[in-house]
Amino acid sequence: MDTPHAVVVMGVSGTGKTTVGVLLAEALGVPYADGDDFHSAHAIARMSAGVPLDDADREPWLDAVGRWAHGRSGRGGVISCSALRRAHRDRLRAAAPDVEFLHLTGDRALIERRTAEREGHFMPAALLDSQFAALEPLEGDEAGVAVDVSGSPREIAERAVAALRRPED
Ligand SMILES: Nc1ncnc2c1ncn2[C@@H]1O[C@H](COP(=O)(O)OP(=O)(O)OP(=O)(O)O)[C@@H](O)[C@H]1O
Ligand SMILES: O=C(O)[C@H](O)[C@@H](O)[C@H](O)[C@H](O)CO
Repeated sequence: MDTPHAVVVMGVSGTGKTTVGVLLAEALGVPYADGDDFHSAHAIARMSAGVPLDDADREPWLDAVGRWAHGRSGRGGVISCSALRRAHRDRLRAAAPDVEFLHLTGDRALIERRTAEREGHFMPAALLDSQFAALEPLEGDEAGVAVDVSGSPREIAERAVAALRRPED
């Protein structure tokens, strides 16, 4: 198996973590989990009301995501989780040291457009400013790759598979 560990699809709201994550899991032949399903009702209510999460809100959520990732160690899995800050990713790595990150990056206007056009999701487009303000891209010592979100979801998933399966350096 190419990725016998959890892959966390990270990025700001609206980058396509869920959309691409599902396709990536299919391509890798591993289970998918949506990190949003691990939020408390309180956290969902805050975001729905247009209140950005703070790290106290995020800690129990990150711990739940980390437990899922730990459970996929040696077997593989894909989970969507914004993991905006280095500290968030360090918390996930503490739970699942072999975790790898796929950062979906892209033009802000494109992400804003996609978020604005989305229907039926709790996350308001108005929170995008706070998402970009919190975002800290992957650093050189972090296991992971960044893929641009231009193109179709399937094209992005294919690029992600290629990037994750890169030949050993
Ligand atoms: N490559 C793409 N091309 C066109 N539309 C896309 C693409 N990727 C995602 N979308 C659309 O953009 C919106 C946001 O996608 P999605 O919900 O997967 O993002 P997300 O990062 O999981 O968001 P959140 O973090 O808020 O849950 C959805 O309406 C989705 O259908
Ligand atoms: O602040 C954050 O870390 C993010 O907003 C996450 O909490 C959300 O899960 C997601 O991005 C919206 O669905």
